[in-house]
Amino acid sequence: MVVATPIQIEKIREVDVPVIDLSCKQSKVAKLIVKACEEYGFFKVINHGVPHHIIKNMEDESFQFFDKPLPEKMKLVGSADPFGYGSKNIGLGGDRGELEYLLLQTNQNAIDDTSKFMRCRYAVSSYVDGVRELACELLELMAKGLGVPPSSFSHFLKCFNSDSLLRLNHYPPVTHTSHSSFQRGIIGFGEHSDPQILTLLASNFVPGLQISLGNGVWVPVSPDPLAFCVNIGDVLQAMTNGRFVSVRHRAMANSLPTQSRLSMVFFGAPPPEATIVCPLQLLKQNKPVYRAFTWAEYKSHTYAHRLGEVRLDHFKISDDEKVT
Ligand SMILES: C=C1C[C@]23C[C@@]1(O)CC[C@H]2[C@@]12CC[C@H](O)[C@@](C)(C(=O)O1)[C@H]2[C@@H]3C(=O)O
Ligand SMILES: O=C(O)CCC(=O)C(=O)O
Ligand SMILES: [Fe+2]
Repeated sequence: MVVATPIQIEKIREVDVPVIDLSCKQSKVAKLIVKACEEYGFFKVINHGVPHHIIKNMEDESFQFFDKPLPEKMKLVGSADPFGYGSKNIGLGGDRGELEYLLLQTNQNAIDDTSKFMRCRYAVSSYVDGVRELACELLELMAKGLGVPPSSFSHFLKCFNSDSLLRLNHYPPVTHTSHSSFQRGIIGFGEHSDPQILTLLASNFVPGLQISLGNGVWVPVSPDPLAFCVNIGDVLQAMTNGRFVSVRHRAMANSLPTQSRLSMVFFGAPPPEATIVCPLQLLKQNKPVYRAFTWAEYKSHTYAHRLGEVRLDHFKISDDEKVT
């Protein structure tokens, strides 16, 4: 018997995503962040303290890199495997997008090694230092709002061998001549959740990012070069026993005729050997939803699967396994 798969109708909904002002009182901010993480798994932060010149410098260096001829980019950083330069291929499993990118590891040795493409590697290391510090501050506010020890989540990012990444995505204009005409809503970077703990994304003024509310409803996120977009990754969903949601998101292709879109994305991750478990304070009467796993295990599962996979399902404890 052939079973027809239901066609999902997509809807775009204009929703005001939470914007959190970090200059407000800490206890109030912590509550607002927890609410945003539970409702959306996503929020924007303003007055975040990362100096504007550091963000601008990273943006300028990124554009200069992407402006280089292809052979030069390849010669400088090599082809993404997964680190390095990639164009249109995302990951190693056949996913495609309307972008080119540079994926970098962020530990100091890796920065020294792979940021040869930058006139000054100082741009990368000061950007990474700034966003890592902000990510730790946000994770500590989340811990405060949840009533767990302050460093429950942030300590992973502070380890010398934290597996955090920096991804620079460049979306050149995709015009109707370069794509079949009348095709609406060309995808630039397909629907997915981020596997790590926390993602901080800065972009220029060109729109593209959308977050999912489920059931085919997508919310466009207006670009704001003064803000960071923050989203919960799979590991933080697991560490909060499913209380925070690892939001599914995507980027639409850039439809502006003359301007390029740039996103600079920091993925805060644990070290490979770290074990991912939920702090006891969050379990109380609730049974654990996910089994304990290491980041290395989660990563190898991630890389063996396609972009749009719901990876955490594989780590769920089934009802018969749950201890009563
Ligand atoms: C298709 C893939 C690309 C990806 C690894 C994966 O197998 C599935 C997850 C993808 C993703 C999404 C978020 C980040 O951009 C990324 C670097 C990550 O950690 O997981 C990418 C991976 C990638 O492009 O290498
Ligand atoms: O470029 C964007 O807006 C989204 C990119 C993204 O989701 C990613 O790099 O994981
Ligand atoms: Fe993402």
